[in-house]
Amino acid sequence: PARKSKTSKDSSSELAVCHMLLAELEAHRCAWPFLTPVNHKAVPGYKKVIKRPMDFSTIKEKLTSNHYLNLETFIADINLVFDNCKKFNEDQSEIGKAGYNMKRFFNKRWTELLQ
Ligand SMILES: Oc1ccc2c(c1)N[C@H](O)CC2
Repeated sequence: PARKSKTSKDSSSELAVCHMLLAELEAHRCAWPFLTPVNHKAVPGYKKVIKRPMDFSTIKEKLTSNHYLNLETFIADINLVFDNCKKFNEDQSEIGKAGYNMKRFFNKRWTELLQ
C-alpha cells in the first residue's frame, strides 16, 4: 500500500509528543549536565572538540519556534546531546554515566510513544 502522506493532525500530535518527551528529559534526575549550553569559555577544549554543541534548553527554544521540520530532526538534536557527552566525557565519569542513563531513557520513551 502507498505510504499515506502525513496530515497536519499527525504532525501536530507528533509536536505535542516532542514537548512531552522533552519535559520528561528535563525532569530526569540525570538531566543536570544537559539542561543549558556548556560554557565553552570555562571548559578547556570543549569548543575545539565539540563541533555542534546542543542542550535541552536550546532544543526547547527550537521546538517552540517551529524550527524542527519533522520528528527526525528533533530526535537528531536530542541524540546530538548524548553523542557530544560520550565524546567529551569518560564512560565511567559522573557526566558520562548520566549521559548513558539519559540516552537509554530517551530511547525507551520515544519508542513507547512514537512507534
Ligand atoms: O569536568 C567537566 C567540566 C565541565 C564539563 C564536563 C566535564 N563535561 C561536559 O560534557 C561539559 C562540561
